[in-house]
Amino acid sequence: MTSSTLAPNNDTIGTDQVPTIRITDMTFGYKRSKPVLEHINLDVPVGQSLGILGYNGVGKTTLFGIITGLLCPQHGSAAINSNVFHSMREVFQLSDSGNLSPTMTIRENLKFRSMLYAAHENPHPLDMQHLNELPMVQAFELGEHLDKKVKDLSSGLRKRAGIVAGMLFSPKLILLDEPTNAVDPITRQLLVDLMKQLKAKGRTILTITHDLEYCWEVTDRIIILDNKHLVKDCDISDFPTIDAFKQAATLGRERSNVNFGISK
Ligand SMILES: Nc1ncnc2c1ncn2[C@@H]1O[C@H](COP(=O)(O)OP(=O)(O)OP(=O)(O)O)[C@@H](O)[C@H]1O
Repeated sequence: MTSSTLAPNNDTIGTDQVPTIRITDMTFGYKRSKPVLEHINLDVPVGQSLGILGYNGVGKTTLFGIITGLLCPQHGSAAINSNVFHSMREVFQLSDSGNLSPTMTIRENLKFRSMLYAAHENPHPLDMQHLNELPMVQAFELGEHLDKKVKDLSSGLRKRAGIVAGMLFSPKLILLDEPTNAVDPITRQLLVDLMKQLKAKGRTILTITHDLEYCWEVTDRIIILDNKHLVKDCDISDFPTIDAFKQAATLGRERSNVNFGISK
């Protein structure tokens, strides 16, 4: 975790605006000579739901890598506030793979995680005998799949399992990379409802997404990355309608009536 301690800067940030994440003048490239992101500045306050938008390949997943400390900025800094989140166990990141071991069953994955989250005062964070009865397992209808290997699950089920596995341990900072990708409409709605409830409970949620309806429903604020830079940073409440939001979110680059060269 790139968790250098962040002292809240009370000149600019009120006590209810403690940053959970602070990125300052950050530049990163996989090759030193070819930056993917340049001079990014971003503060995410406690309890905010932030949408991260931008075209394919612009560097959204890279930004998550920087935030979690997997990737190291070439210039500037990025840190999770260790005054707010005391351990990486309070952080949950959902990637496309669902963050589960593919060769283990869902049940084995949950058991393994439970061991990781065991603490002296709570040696058995999960009741492994009654997994079926857990509200999260029931809500995402995972009961009948618990003994299937993750590698044998469909991508949507894998995502459901990844969400449940992460959420069972009550993370405070939630990083989601395209959570509504490859899920059916019912699961999508479940996910939206879950995020709304977590937001209401004060969790900080960062979502990389191309799903503008999800943003409209779940996020308080969006940033847009474009051509290496953070080009837009606005509150969802700035937009009177979802159509106005969509227009802004696509940077006015809708493509309609395109000639694909299809012959009769
Ligand atoms: N491990 C890597 N090594 C080298 N280049 C990489 C690596 N990972 C990503 N890139 C490149 O960095 C750029 C940003 O990739 P990234 O995955 O962060 O984009 P993204 O905005 O998340 O894209 P998408 O919306 O398609 O998921 C792309 O040009 C990509 O090819």
